[in-house]
Amino acid sequence: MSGHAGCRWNCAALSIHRASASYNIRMMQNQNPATFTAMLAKAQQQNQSMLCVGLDPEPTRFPGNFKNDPSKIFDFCAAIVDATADLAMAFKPQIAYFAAHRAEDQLERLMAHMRSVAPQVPVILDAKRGDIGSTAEQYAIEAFERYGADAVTLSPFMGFDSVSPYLKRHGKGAFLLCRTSNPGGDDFQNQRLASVDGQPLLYEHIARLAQGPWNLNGQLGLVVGATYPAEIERVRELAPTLPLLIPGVGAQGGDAAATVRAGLRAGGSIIVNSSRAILYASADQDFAVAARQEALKTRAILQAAATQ
Ligand SMILES: O=C(O)c1cc(=O)[nH]c(=O)n1[C@@H]1O[C@H](COP(=O)(O)O)[C@@H](O)[C@H]1O
Repeated sequence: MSGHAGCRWNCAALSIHRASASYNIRMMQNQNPATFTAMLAKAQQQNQSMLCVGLDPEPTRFPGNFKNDPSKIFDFCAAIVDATADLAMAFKPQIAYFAAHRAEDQLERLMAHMRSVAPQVPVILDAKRGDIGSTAEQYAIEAFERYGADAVTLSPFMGFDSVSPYLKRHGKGAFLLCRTSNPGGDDFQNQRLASVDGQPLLYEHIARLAQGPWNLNGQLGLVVGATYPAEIERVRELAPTLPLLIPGVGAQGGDAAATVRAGLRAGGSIIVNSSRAILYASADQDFAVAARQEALKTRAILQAAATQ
Protein backbone atom coordinates (compact mmCIF):
# COMPACT_ATOMS: atom_id res chain seq x y z
CA MET A 1 0.00 0.00 0.00
CA SER A 2 1.36 3.43 -0.90
CA GLY A 3 1.98 5.94 1.91
CA HIS A 4 -0.90 8.00 0.61
CA ALA A 5 -3.36 5.12 0.61
CA GLY A 6 -2.14 4.09 4.08
CA CYS A 7 -2.81 7.58 5.33
CA ARG A 8 -6.30 7.46 3.79
CA TRP A 9 -7.12 4.27 5.70
CA ASN A 10 -5.66 5.60 8.94
CA CYS A 11 -7.45 8.92 8.53
CA ALA A 12 -10.75 7.14 7.81
CA ALA A 13 -10.31 4.94 10.90
CA LEU A 14 -9.47 8.00 12.98
CA SER A 15 -12.51 9.95 11.83
CA ILE A 16 -14.79 6.94 12.49
CA HIS A 17 -13.29 6.69 15.97
CA ARG A 18 -13.83 10.43 16.53
CA ALA A 19 -17.36 10.36 15.15
CA SER A 20 -18.28 7.45 17.40
CA ALA A 21 -16.72 9.16 20.47
CA SER A 22 -18.78 12.30 19.90
CA TYR A 23 -21.90 10.19 19.13
CA ASN A 24 -21.42 8.38 22.45
CA ILE A 25 -21.07 11.69 24.27
CA ARG A 26 -24.26 13.01 22.62
CA MET A 27 -26.16 9.84 23.51
CA MET A 28 -25.01 10.13 27.10
CA GLN A 29 -26.07 13.78 27.22
CA ASN A 30 -29.54 12.87 25.96
CA GLN A 31 -29.89 10.27 28.66
CA ASN A 32 -28.91 12.85 31.24
CA PRO A 33 -31.01 15.98 30.87
CA ALA A 34 -30.33 17.22 34.44
CA THR A 35 -29.03 20.75 34.86
CA PHE A 36 -25.45 21.30 35.94
CA THR A 37 -26.45 22.66 39.35
CA ALA A 38 -28.73 19.65 39.93
CA MET A 39 -25.88 17.30 39.02
CA LEU A 40 -23.56 19.13 41.43
CA ALA A 41 -26.03 18.81 44.30
CA LYS A 42 -26.52 15.13 43.58
CA ALA A 43 -22.79 14.38 43.37
CA GLN A 44 -22.14 16.30 46.59
CA GLN A 45 -24.80 14.26 48.36
CA GLN A 46 -23.90 10.90 46.83
CA ASN A 47 -20.12 11.16 47.29
CA GLN A 48 -20.35 13.27 50.47
CA SER A 49 -17.85 15.57 48.85
CA MET A 50 -16.97 19.15 47.99
CA LEU A 51 -13.78 18.05 46.26
CA CYS A 52 -13.11 18.64 42.57
CA VAL A 53 -10.36 16.44 41.17
CA GLY A 54 -8.40 18.51 38.67
CA LEU A 55 -6.98 16.67 35.65
CA ASP A 56 -3.83 18.55 34.59
CA PRO A 57 -1.73 15.76 33.02
CA GLU A 58 1.92 16.67 32.66
CA PRO A 59 3.92 13.77 31.07
CA THR A 60 7.22 14.87 32.65
CA ARG A 61 5.62 14.13 36.02
CA PHE A 62 4.07 10.80 35.06
CA PRO A 63 5.09 7.72 37.07
CA GLY A 64 7.12 4.66 36.02
CA ASN A 65 6.91 3.70 32.36
CA PHE A 66 4.32 6.45 31.59
CA LYS A 67 7.00 9.09 32.22
CA ASN A 68 7.59 11.55 29.35
CA ASP A 69 5.06 9.70 27.15
CA PRO A 70 2.19 11.95 25.97
CA SER A 71 0.43 8.93 24.45
CA LYS A 72 -0.24 7.82 28.07
CA ILE A 73 -2.26 10.92 28.99
CA PHE A 74 -5.55 9.03 28.74
CA ASP A 75 -4.27 6.03 30.71
CA PHE A 76 -2.87 8.24 33.45
CA CYS A 77 -6.03 10.34 33.81
CA ALA A 78 -8.35 7.34 33.56
CA ALA A 79 -6.49 5.67 36.44
CA ILE A 80 -6.96 8.83 38.55
CA VAL A 81 -10.67 8.99 37.63
CA ASP A 82 -11.14 5.32 38.53
CA ALA A 83 -9.39 5.87 41.87
CA THR A 84 -11.47 8.92 42.83
CA ALA A 85 -14.87 8.39 41.15
CA ASP A 86 -16.59 7.82 44.51
CA LEU A 87 -14.82 10.74 46.20
CA ALA A 88 -15.32 13.64 43.80
CA MET A 89 -18.05 16.24 43.54
CA ALA A 90 -16.68 17.17 40.08
CA PHE A 91 -13.83 16.50 37.69
CA LYS A 92 -12.03 19.40 36.01
CA PRO A 93 -9.84 18.57 33.01
CA GLN A 94 -7.67 21.56 31.99
CA ILE A 95 -7.72 21.67 28.20
CA ALA A 96 -4.22 23.16 27.74
CA TYR A 97 -2.59 20.02 29.15
CA PHE A 98 -4.20 18.01 26.36
CA ALA A 99 -3.90 20.51 23.51
CA ALA A 100 -0.20 21.15 24.26
CA HIS A 101 0.50 17.52 23.35
CA ARG A 102 -1.97 17.26 20.43
CA ALA A 103 -3.92 14.98 22.75
CA GLU A 104 -7.45 16.28 22.19
CA ASP A 105 -8.48 12.78 21.06
CA GLN A 106 -7.36 11.50 24.46
CA LEU A 107 -9.48 14.19 26.13
CA GLU A 108 -12.50 12.97 24.12
CA ARG A 109 -11.85 9.43 25.30
CA LEU A 110 -11.43 10.66 28.86
CA MET A 111 -14.77 12.50 28.75
CA ALA A 112 -16.47 9.28 27.61
CA HIS A 113 -14.62 7.33 30.30
CA MET A 114 -15.73 9.72 33.05
CA ARG A 115 -19.34 9.38 31.89
CA SER A 116 -19.12 5.64 31.97
CA VAL A 117 -17.38 5.10 35.35
CA ALA A 118 -18.73 8.17 37.17
CA PRO A 119 -22.01 9.22 35.52
CA GLN A 120 -23.03 10.96 38.74
CA VAL A 121 -20.01 13.31 38.75
CA PRO A 122 -20.29 16.48 36.61
CA VAL A 123 -17.34 17.49 34.44
CA ILE A 124 -16.15 21.10 34.30
CA LEU A 125 -14.02 21.76 31.24
CA ASP A 126 -11.40 24.29 32.31
CA ALA A 127 -10.93 26.25 29.08
CA LYS A 128 -11.06 29.87 30.32
CA ARG A 129 -12.55 30.97 27.01
CA GLY A 130 -13.62 34.55 26.28
CA ASP A 131 -14.19 36.03 22.81
CA ILE A 132 -16.77 37.84 20.69
CA GLY A 133 -20.18 36.15 20.34
CA SER A 134 -19.65 34.43 16.99
CA THR A 135 -16.38 32.87 18.17
CA ALA A 136 -17.89 32.08 21.58
CA GLU A 137 -20.57 30.04 19.74
CA GLN A 138 -17.75 27.85 18.39
CA TYR A 139 -16.13 27.50 21.81
CA ALA A 140 -19.55 26.49 23.22
CA ILE A 141 -19.85 23.79 20.55
CA GLU A 142 -16.35 22.61 21.43
CA ALA A 143 -17.07 22.41 25.18
CA PHE A 144 -20.61 21.06 25.17
CA GLU A 145 -20.88 19.06 21.94
CA ARG A 146 -17.37 17.94 21.07
CA TYR A 147 -16.34 17.19 24.64
CA GLY A 148 -19.81 16.85 26.24
CA ALA A 149 -18.80 18.92 29.28
CA ASP A 150 -21.41 19.89 31.87
CA ALA A 151 -19.80 23.27 32.54
CA VAL A 152 -16.95 25.43 31.34
CA THR A 153 -14.69 28.13 32.80
CA LEU A 154 -14.84 31.56 31.12
CA SER A 155 -13.09 34.89 31.32
CA PRO A 156 -15.68 37.70 31.59
CA PHE A 157 -13.16 40.30 30.38
CA MET A 158 -14.89 40.84 27.01
CA GLY A 159 -18.31 41.41 28.54
CA PHE A 160 -21.79 39.91 28.44
CA ASP A 161 -22.01 39.16 24.71
CA SER A 162 -18.92 36.96 25.09
CA VAL A 163 -20.66 34.95 27.84
CA SER A 164 -24.25 34.76 26.57
CA PRO A 165 -23.69 32.03 23.90
CA TYR A 166 -22.89 29.58 26.71
CA LEU A 167 -26.04 30.56 28.63
CA LYS A 168 -28.25 29.57 25.70
CA ARG A 169 -27.27 25.95 26.29
CA HIS A 170 -30.02 24.52 28.47
CA GLY A 171 -28.74 23.22 31.78
CA LYS A 172 -25.05 23.84 31.04
CA GLY A 173 -22.91 25.62 33.64
CA ALA A 174 -20.42 28.45 33.18
CA PHE A 175 -17.94 29.66 35.79
CA LEU A 176 -16.70 33.23 35.39
CA LEU A 177 -13.22 34.07 36.63
CA CYS A 178 -13.83 36.48 39.51
CA ARG A 179 -10.98 36.60 42.05
CA THR A 180 -8.40 34.14 40.78
CA SER A 181 -5.88 32.25 42.93
CA ASN A 182 -2.74 33.76 41.39
CA PRO A 183 -0.97 36.83 42.81
CA GLY A 184 -1.37 38.67 39.47
CA GLY A 185 -5.14 38.52 39.97
CA ASP A 186 -4.66 41.77 41.89
CA ASP A 187 -3.58 43.61 38.75
CA PHE A 188 -7.14 44.01 37.43
CA GLN A 189 -9.53 42.22 39.76
CA ASN A 190 -8.74 44.43 42.75
CA GLN A 191 -9.04 47.71 40.84
CA ARG A 192 -11.90 50.02 41.77
CA LEU A 193 -14.50 50.91 39.13
CA ALA A 194 -15.10 54.63 39.55
CA SER A 195 -17.85 54.53 36.92
CA VAL A 196 -20.05 51.99 38.73
CA ASP A 197 -22.38 52.75 41.66
CA GLY A 198 -20.57 52.38 44.98
CA GLN A 199 -17.21 52.14 43.18
CA PRO A 200 -16.82 48.39 43.72
CA LEU A 201 -13.66 46.45 43.05
CA LEU A 202 -13.75 44.75 39.65
CA TYR A 203 -14.15 41.27 41.16
CA GLU A 204 -17.05 42.53 43.30
CA HIS A 205 -18.75 43.88 40.18
CA ILE A 206 -18.32 40.53 38.40
CA ALA A 207 -19.86 38.74 41.40
CA ARG A 208 -22.90 41.07 41.40
CA LEU A 209 -23.45 40.69 37.66
CA ALA A 210 -23.20 36.91 37.87
CA GLN A 211 -25.63 36.68 40.77
CA GLY A 212 -28.05 39.09 39.07
CA PRO A 213 -28.59 40.24 35.49
CA TRP A 214 -26.14 37.92 33.72
CA ASN A 215 -27.50 34.69 35.19
CA LEU A 216 -30.02 34.04 32.42
CA ASN A 217 -30.17 30.24 32.66
CA GLY A 218 -29.56 30.01 36.43
CA GLN A 219 -26.37 28.03 35.81
CA LEU A 220 -23.65 30.65 36.34
CA GLY A 221 -20.94 30.20 38.93
CA LEU A 222 -17.78 32.05 39.91
CA VAL A 223 -14.11 31.12 40.23
CA VAL A 224 -12.48 32.34 43.42
CA GLY A 225 -9.01 31.32 44.63
CA ALA A 226 -8.56 29.37 47.88
CA THR A 227 -5.47 31.50 48.38
CA TYR A 228 -7.70 34.53 49.22
CA PRO A 229 -10.26 33.48 51.88
CA ALA A 230 -11.26 37.09 52.69
CA GLU A 231 -12.22 37.60 49.05
CA ILE A 232 -14.11 34.29 49.01
CA GLU A 233 -16.16 35.61 51.92
CA ARG A 234 -16.85 38.88 50.10
CA VAL A 235 -17.85 37.07 46.91
CA ARG A 236 -20.18 34.85 48.93
CA GLU A 237 -21.83 37.96 50.42
CA LEU A 238 -22.46 39.36 46.93
CA ALA A 239 -23.38 36.04 45.32
CA PRO A 240 -25.15 34.05 48.04
CA THR A 241 -26.56 31.29 45.84
CA LEU A 242 -23.97 30.78 43.11
CA PRO A 243 -21.73 27.71 43.03
CA LEU A 244 -18.14 28.77 43.68
CA LEU A 245 -15.34 26.86 41.97
CA ILE A 246 -12.38 27.30 44.30
CA PRO A 247 -8.94 26.16 43.08
CA GLY A 248 -5.77 26.73 45.08
CA VAL A 249 -5.70 24.09 47.83
CA GLY A 250 -2.87 21.56 47.65
CA ALA A 251 0.00 22.70 45.42
CA GLN A 252 -0.82 26.43 45.74
CA GLY A 253 -1.02 26.22 49.54
CA GLY A 254 -4.59 27.47 50.10
CA ASP A 255 -6.18 26.54 53.44
CA ALA A 256 -8.97 24.00 52.78
CA ALA A 257 -10.78 24.52 56.09
CA ALA A 258 -10.65 28.34 55.81
CA THR A 259 -12.02 28.01 52.29
CA VAL A 260 -15.07 26.11 53.55
CA ARG A 261 -15.69 28.60 56.35
CA ALA A 262 -15.48 31.51 53.92
CA GLY A 263 -17.47 30.08 51.04
CA LEU A 264 -19.98 27.45 52.10
CA ARG A 265 -23.50 28.68 52.90
CA ALA A 266 -26.92 27.04 52.91
CA GLY A 267 -28.00 27.31 49.27
CA GLY A 268 -24.51 28.25 48.07
CA SER A 269 -22.27 25.30 47.22
CA ILE A 270 -18.49 25.21 46.85
CA ILE A 271 -16.42 22.99 44.60
CA VAL A 272 -12.88 22.93 45.91
CA ASN A 273 -10.34 21.91 43.27
CA SER A 274 -7.01 20.21 43.81
CA SER A 275 -4.98 19.03 40.81
CA ARG A 276 -1.22 18.45 41.24
CA ALA A 277 -1.36 17.42 44.91
CA ILE A 278 -3.67 14.53 43.95
CA LEU A 279 -2.25 13.64 40.52
CA TYR A 280 1.37 13.51 41.62
CA ALA A 281 0.95 12.27 45.19
CA SER A 282 3.37 9.50 44.19
CA ALA A 283 5.86 9.29 41.31
CA ASP A 284 5.78 5.49 41.43
CA GLN A 285 3.52 2.72 40.16
CA ASP A 286 1.27 3.23 43.20
CA PHE A 287 0.27 6.69 41.93
CA ALA A 288 -3.45 5.89 41.73
CA VAL A 289 -3.54 4.52 45.28
CA ALA A 290 -1.63 7.59 46.50
CA ALA A 291 -4.00 9.87 44.57
CA ARG A 292 -6.95 8.21 46.29
CA GLN A 293 -5.33 8.69 49.72
CA GLU A 294 -4.73 12.38 49.00
CA ALA A 295 -8.30 12.83 47.72
CA LEU A 296 -9.67 11.06 50.80
CA LYS A 297 -7.60 13.33 53.05
CA THR A 298 -8.70 16.54 51.32
CA ARG A 299 -12.35 15.47 51.18
CA ALA A 300 -12.24 14.70 54.92
CA ILE A 301 -10.78 18.13 55.78
CA LEU A 302 -13.50 19.83 53.71
CA GLN A 303 -16.31 17.76 55.23
CA ALA A 304 -15.02 18.31 58.78
CA ALA A 305 -14.84 22.08 58.28
CA ALA A 306 -18.43 22.05 57.02
CA THR A 307 -19.72 20.57 60.25
CA GLN A 308 -17.77 22.83 62.62
O1 LIG B 1 -10.19 28.26 36.57
C1 LIG B 1 -9.42 27.54 37.22
O2 LIG B 1 -9.63 26.34 37.34
C2 LIG B 1 -8.32 28.17 37.96
C3 LIG B 1 -8.56 29.46 38.40
C4 LIG B 1 -7.68 30.05 39.32
O3 LIG B 1 -7.91 31.15 39.81
N1 LIG B 1 -6.58 29.35 39.70
C5 LIG B 1 -6.30 28.09 39.23
O4 LIG B 1 -5.29 27.52 39.66
N2 LIG B 1 -7.14 27.51 38.32
C6 LIG B 1 -6.84 26.18 37.75
O5 LIG B 1 -6.94 25.23 38.80
C7 LIG B 1 -5.90 24.24 38.72
C8 LIG B 1 -5.03 24.32 39.95
O6 LIG B 1 -4.10 23.30 39.97
P1 LIG B 1 -3.25 22.90 41.27
O7 LIG B 1 -2.58 24.15 41.75
O8 LIG B 1 -2.30 21.89 40.77
O9 LIG B 1 -4.21 22.35 42.29
C9 LIG B 1 -5.16 24.54 37.41
O10 LIG B 1 -5.79 23.76 36.40
C10 LIG B 1 -5.43 26.00 37.15
O11 LIG B 1 -5.45 26.31 35.77
